[in-house]
Amino acid sequence: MAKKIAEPTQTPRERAILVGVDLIGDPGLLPLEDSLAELALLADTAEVEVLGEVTQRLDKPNPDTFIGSGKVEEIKMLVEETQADLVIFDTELSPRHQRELEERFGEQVRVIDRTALILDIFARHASTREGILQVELAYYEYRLPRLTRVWTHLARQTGGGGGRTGSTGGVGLRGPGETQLEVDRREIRRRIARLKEELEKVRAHRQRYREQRRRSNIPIVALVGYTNAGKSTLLNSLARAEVYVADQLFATLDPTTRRVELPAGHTVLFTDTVGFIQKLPTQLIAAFRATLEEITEADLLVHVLDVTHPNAWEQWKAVQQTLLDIGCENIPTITALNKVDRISDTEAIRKALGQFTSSVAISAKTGEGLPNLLREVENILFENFAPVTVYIPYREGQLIAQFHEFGKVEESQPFGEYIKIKGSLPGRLLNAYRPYLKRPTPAKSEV
Ligand SMILES: Nc1nc2c(ncn2[C@@H]2O[C@H](COP(=O)(O)OP(=O)(O)OP(=O)(O)O)[C@@H](O)[C@H]2O)c(=O)[nH]1
Ligand SMILES: [Mg+2]
Repeated sequence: MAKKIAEPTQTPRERAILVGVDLIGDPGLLPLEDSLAELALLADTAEVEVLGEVTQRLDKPNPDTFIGSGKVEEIKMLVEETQADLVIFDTELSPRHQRELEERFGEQVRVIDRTALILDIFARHASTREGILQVELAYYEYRLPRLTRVWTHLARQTGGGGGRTGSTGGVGLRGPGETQLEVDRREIRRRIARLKEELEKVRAHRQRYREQRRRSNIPIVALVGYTNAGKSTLLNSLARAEVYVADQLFATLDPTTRRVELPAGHTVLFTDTVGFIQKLPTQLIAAFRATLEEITEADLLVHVLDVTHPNAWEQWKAVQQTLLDIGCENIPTITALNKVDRISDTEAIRKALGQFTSSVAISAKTGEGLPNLLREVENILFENFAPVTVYIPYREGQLIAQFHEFGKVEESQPFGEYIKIKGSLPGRLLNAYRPYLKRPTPAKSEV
């Protein structure tokens, strides 16, 4: 089904047709229409005007064009009719599909997928050095397999003029395009390597900073959740911070950390960071490692969920899946059902709360429920003790002393080069001991 949904406006925004595909036997997390609606929001955030939508149900992708040839024609006609500049697929396209489709739609039309659109938004919203480096890395990783013989933008930047385009019909019969392609690829690989090096430095810096905070014994609470759930609004309310808030996808890219005082007087750090989305491109997860470590190394997660969203539960699932992917399954989590100021049905909220071991209903906007949230944070981090058995190397004297000071020790005995301590620890300290949960194999050298 193809439909034209808007007349082009006068402003020079790029104009796009969206394409959604339902692969039979491989249903996405969201129904096709909802996923397309989300794609339209992404387009809007990227300042792209949506002029039409096309959908198709497919048994399996066409090896050349992904969608069927009839559909290709249908889109081509719609593109001509609306004078669109872009065709945006909701599914990730292989480089080959992308190339074939561009050939069929004609020179003026660019074909991109959801990943490219998200990368574009990230590039717009990156403001710190770390953010910019990470977006650049994700971009080049995405570009590399997609380089074609076409004289690309990057090639123009780095090609350095005639000499490097190669000679026509030279030795080995390599065409000029092909030589240029190799130069481009090498150049991108070189940039990727350099970006990775620089990002390693950023990571090391963040790591040192976190260790400092850990030594000062201030636990870290990370706000996680689907994009637009209200994480930044919540940080602003809790800490009178001034993080940019917008009814936009991926408004936040770079982490912000603020100190917050809890009801019984303990202090914690809250970190607001990038949101998640369904079909989150893997390049982005990999490239954003430095930023995501703010989440994976937190002592507690507050999963902010927009309960008023029609796809709230799918969004919850997408976030849980991403948390699992980045290795957060062992971090205690409070689910904060947000935006309850918009809901009058208290029974529905009560039911929703019952689905989680630890949950609170809040409105980040009006402040309703925030004292409950802070009490729950304090409870988990400072009052609940979790049973653990750890094997700590003797050189980690500070960790051993800390266990005795703040934890409850039931049993403590030497274990090779380690000391085995069985007992319990308050939630805020669990993370520091996580590397020592596994029973080490005894060293042979001691014989
Ligand atoms: N009614 C209502 N709106 C809220 C509430 N919390 C946030 N919002 C709105 O939801 C939108 C998104 O809020 P943000 O705080 O930017 O969301 P975020 O989770 O930081 O989003 P990203 O940074 O894009 O991932 C904004 O328009 C907020 O005003 C709430 O409790 N009630
Ligand atoms: Mg935000």
